[in-house]
Amino acid sequence: MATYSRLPGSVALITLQNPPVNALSAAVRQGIVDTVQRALKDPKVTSVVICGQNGKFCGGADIREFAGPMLGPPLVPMIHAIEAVDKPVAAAIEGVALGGGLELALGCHYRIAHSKALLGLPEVTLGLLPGAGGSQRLPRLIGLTAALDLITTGRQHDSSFFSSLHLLCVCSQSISSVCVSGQSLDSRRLSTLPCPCPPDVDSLLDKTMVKVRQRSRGALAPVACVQALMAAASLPYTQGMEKERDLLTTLFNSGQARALQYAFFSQRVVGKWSLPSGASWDNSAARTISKAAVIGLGTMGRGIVVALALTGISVVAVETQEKQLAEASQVVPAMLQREAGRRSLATPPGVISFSSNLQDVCEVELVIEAVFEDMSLKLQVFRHLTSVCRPGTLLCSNTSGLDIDRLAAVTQSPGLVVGMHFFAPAHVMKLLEVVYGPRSSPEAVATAMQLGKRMGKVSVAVGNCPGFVGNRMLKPYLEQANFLLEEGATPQQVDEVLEEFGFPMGVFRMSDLSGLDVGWRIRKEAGLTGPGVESTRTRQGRRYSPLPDQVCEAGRLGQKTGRGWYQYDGPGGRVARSDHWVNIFLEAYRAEHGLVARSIAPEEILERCLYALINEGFNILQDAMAAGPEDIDAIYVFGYGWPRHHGGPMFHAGQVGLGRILERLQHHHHNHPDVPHLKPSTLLRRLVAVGSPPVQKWREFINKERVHSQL
Ligand SMILES: CCC/C=C/C(=O)SCCNC(=O)CCNC(=O)[C@H](O)C(C)(C)COP(=O)([O-])OP(=O)([O-])OC[C@H]1O[C@@H](n2cnc3c(N)ncnc32)[C@H](O)[C@@H]1OP(=O)([O-])[O-]
Repeated sequence: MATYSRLPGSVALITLQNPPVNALSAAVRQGIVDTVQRALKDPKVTSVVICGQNGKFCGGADIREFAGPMLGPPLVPMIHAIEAVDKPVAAAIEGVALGGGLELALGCHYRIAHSKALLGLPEVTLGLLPGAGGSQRLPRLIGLTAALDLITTGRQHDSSFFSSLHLLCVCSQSISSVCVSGQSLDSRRLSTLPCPCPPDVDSLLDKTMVKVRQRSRGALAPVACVQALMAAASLPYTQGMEKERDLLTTLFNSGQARALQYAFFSQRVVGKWSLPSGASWDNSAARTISKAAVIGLGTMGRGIVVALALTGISVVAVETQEKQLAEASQVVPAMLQREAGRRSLATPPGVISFSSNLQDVCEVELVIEAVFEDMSLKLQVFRHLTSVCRPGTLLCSNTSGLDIDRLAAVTQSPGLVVGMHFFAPAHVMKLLEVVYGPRSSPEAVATAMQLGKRMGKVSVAVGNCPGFVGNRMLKPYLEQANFLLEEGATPQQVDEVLEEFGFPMGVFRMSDLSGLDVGWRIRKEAGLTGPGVESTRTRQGRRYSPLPDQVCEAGRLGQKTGRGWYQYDGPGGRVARSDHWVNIFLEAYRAEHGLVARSIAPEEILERCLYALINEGFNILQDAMAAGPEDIDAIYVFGYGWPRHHGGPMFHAGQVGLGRILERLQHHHHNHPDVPHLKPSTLLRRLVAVGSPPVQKWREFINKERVHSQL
């Protein structure tokens, strides 16, 4: 709702009230319409100020309402009516003015903001465009070039940035005094102004269109944003608004908008974690960490040190190999400085001290082990840590899939052991899997989750199983990609299909980037390959493709060696080019194994890679290794490049239709009975049997099924 009060004198104050961010719900819109009317009717009122309760102007349209029928006064005419009134109206912005909130402010005649306020039009990130007049008013105020950048990226800035663009009349530490009466409003109505455009406007629009298409890979909203701004540049306001409305309607009805809005909420749902034990975010206290240590300064360890230091935590960085230590003590401070500069940090970075002595971690509150991915080495480190650290120190491992419980078992306080699985580069990537073992205490999980949040990560609590959630699902995906090569596809064909779907990189390009030896080593440890293992296509009772092992055996480890599934300009090269060697190699491999290459349709490539991955997601939910589909989807969006406009693998399954996913998995499993990952999961079957409820209902369904032992 919105409240009305008269300040001493002649100013009416309208306050938006809808905690926590004063989103423009139907009740708030109705409140604004009513209170503006009241101010207009009151002869003693000469000017109006709109502000938001609790130091937040407005977080935009109420995203929760998008799923239902439109109720209450619509936003566009409401804002238009405010702009048209003949008493001056000012928006007094504290906290945030985002999306519809900023569009409301653009309909006011004056905008003043607190210097710390954050403003922007992030609709594009929700699959929409600023469809409450924002796409037409903003460029008229700040010019087409700046508006294109803001609207197509959804970037948010503080008020000093917007002051420099003349969006704000005043930007100060205090917004208590607003004096706006007595001036002509003609030039303050943005809809009446021309849109300032650069001389090469067509070329600007064309270049921006090319850029957003490249950047957004199949996402509709950025393209629609450019189209709306083209209209602002070339059409009168009323026609521009018609274009804005048509584009918005198309976006609203697209699956992409639903997927992006789901992704917005899933990012928040995962913060409200819960464990099968009943411990959860609201009943478990976290410790605040100010001193931490990182053991092992390879690529991951260095990134973790920087991520911790960026939050103001003092870090002891330990590496026992002198050469590696010397290199890290040069590289890490430079990384920190660069990243701190890029983020214009408010908190000064924490102090980093380098050491080759594990003993030096004795004073810290939390340790993150990031040594080589080898269980015996990690066990040795944990045994050592538990003897040198103060009692009560949290011991975390950055393992990407090893058993947390085995690590916990060699310590004096298994309850204080959790996994903190970062993604490379650890100071940049948003995802953190917080892995709880059967003995991890709620306090340890809460602390790791909160620490992740402080580092700006999306932290997701996951259970302790091989590969945890992300890598466990990646396995069947990679496996299918290899099988497709055996059957006749090329790495480029598979990658193109996945990139067309929206992944920034197909599976083979991604493997070349990460290094093919990582998986090779894991397969060797699992006894799947290596000396003494017979070179057959069935291993440990299931179909196995030795293709990636053979590529590694040929010395092709990916980008770092300049050759992998593709060829590069040299070791460390970035541009992947197809390699004739790979085609010859694949032909020889097929001939050796009596395989006849067939032409494989893009649909089959997509289905087999994605549905195998999704199927494993259902198994993970069934095994209670993730609390809900949102957790899996957040992991894939923030850690594995899953296109956000497809919501995440589990959301995508719902959009495709669970019945269809089941039917296709059955079909592919029938054709490949020796591939257990294609066997539809029990949970998927159960969901289809009860009529394929929407993804938001799965959590409840799974819990009920578990109670009745159906899973
Ligand atoms: C019609 C076409 C034109 C207009 C389109 C638009 O305006 S589109 C909109 C354009 N606007 C945007 O895209 C802005 C989206 N919002 C944000 O970016 C951030 O929430 C923030 C920066 C406003 C506050 O960050 P923070 O870290 O302080 O807090 P937090 O993020 O944890 O959120 C707290 C709670 O508020 C909830 N909630 C938040 N916003 C909305 C909303 N608009 N609606 C509903 N709910 C919303 C959020 O779900 C959470 O709920 P929970 O989990 O407690 O039940």
